[in-house]
Amino acid sequence: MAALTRLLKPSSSSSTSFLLKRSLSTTTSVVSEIQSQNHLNPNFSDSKPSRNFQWVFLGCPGVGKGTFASRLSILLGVPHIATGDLVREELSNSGPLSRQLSEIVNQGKLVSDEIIFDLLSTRLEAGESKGESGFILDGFPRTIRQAEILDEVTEIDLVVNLKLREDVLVEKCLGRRICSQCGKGFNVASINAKAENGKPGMSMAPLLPPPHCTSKLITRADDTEQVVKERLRVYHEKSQPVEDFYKNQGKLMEFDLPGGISESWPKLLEALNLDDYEVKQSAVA
Ligand SMILES: Nc1ncnc2c1ncn2[C@@H]1O[C@H](COP(=O)(O)OP(=O)(O)O)[C@@H](O)[C@H]1O
Repeated sequence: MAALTRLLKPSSSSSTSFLLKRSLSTTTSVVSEIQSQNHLNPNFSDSKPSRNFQWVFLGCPGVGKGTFASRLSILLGVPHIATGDLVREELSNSGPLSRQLSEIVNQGKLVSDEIIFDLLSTRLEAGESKGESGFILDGFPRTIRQAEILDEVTEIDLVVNLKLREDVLVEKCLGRRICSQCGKGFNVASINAKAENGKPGMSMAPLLPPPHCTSKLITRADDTEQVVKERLRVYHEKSQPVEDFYKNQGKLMEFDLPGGISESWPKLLEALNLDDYEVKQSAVA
């Protein structure tokens, strides 16, 4: 990976910024059309934006960023790009980088900004060559520096911050399973959290796999209680400031998940003013 070596040696924000800028070159020159694309304008689906949605999903480990971002990406026709998935893809290759990454990830720490920018740039370049435009970023930016560099190179329209009780987050992470064959994610946890200290009670049904996936389920090595707790600590320390970064820009939409997917999905669409959009999409499908 020549680009990675280049980045790791003279580690500077300008080189990472350059790399990402190149990947995002098609979108940077375009004037933002926030009002015509996001929740500020419920009729955006009738207008013709000159570029596609550029959204970010924030939230603690286990909150469901991947689930909701991937559903929205299908609805909006933009790629869902999860830096955690990019890291795991890299982990599945053998080699020194993979060994270095697995040590970091399995301790619940963050991978260096340089490695993340390199993985993300490579993914964006590959998408661009296939004609992709727009994105829903999931798990990125996770540090203020990542947010600042992203800001230098492109315009983010909307940042959705998903929120859930911390005890439920841990239970959800411990219940996560992935089918080693098809790659789909499931959750075997059946959550019934009682109301306490002003927090409302919450139930979530498990998301069970179909029979052909059942025997192929694996658990992420970083989904152990100890590592999940460390990831939560790291989130509060390094990633929570990113929420304020976007709040100050007036781009943050907070969304408290009311329950499992079936309960939360329609409410999220409503909060995004996309409920009507889903009806229109299914009518033409
Ligand atoms: N933007 C990022 N910056 C640094 N490290 C990242 C980033 N995205 C993913 N990672 C690494 O990949 C791991 C898994 O990420 P992810 O699947 O997003 O986990 P989570 O379930 O904690 O949100 C993280 O714990 C971290 O080590």
